[in-house]
Amino acid sequence: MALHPYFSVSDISEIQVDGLQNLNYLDQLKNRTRFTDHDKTITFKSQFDRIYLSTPNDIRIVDKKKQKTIVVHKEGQVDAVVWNPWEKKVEDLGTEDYRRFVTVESAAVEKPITVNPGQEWKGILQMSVVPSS
Ligand SMILES: O=P(O)(O)OC[C@H]1O[C@@H](O)[C@H](O)[C@@H](O)[C@@H]1O
Repeated sequence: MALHPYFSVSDISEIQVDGLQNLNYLDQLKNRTRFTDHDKTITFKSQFDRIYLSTPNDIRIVDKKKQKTIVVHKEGQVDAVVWNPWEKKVEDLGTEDYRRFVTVESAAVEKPITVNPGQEWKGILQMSVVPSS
C-alpha cells in the first residue's frame, strides 16, 4: 500500500531528494533487487523507481530553482517510494510532463499492514514547503 502524491518541481534534472542516504532499497527497474544507496543525495538522470526501506519520517525534495524545499512527513508506514518515469510512456501524462514532477510516497511494502474487519489503521502524510536557497 502506498500514499501516492505527485509533487510539482521546476525541473526533474535539477532537483534532489534528501533523507534516504545509506538506506536499503528495492529497485523496481531490476525486479526489486535489493541495493544500498551510498550516494549523498538522489538526483534524476533517467527513469527512477525505488522502494526505500525503513526510512526516517522526513524526506526533503530540494528545488534550488524555485528556492524551496518540500518536506514530506510520514508516520505509520516505514517505507518510501521515489518515482519518476522519465520518457517511459505513462497513461494520463504528456510526453514532457515527467520533467515537472516527482513522487515521494509513504509506503508499506516489506511489512504489509493488515486491517481486519472492525479494526482501524491511521497513517499520516503531511507536506510542507519551506524556503531554501
Ligand atoms: O498509479 P500511478 O499514479 O499511475 O503510478 C504508477 C507508478 O507508481 C509508483 O508508485 C510505482 O513505483 C511505479 O512503478 C508506477 O509506475
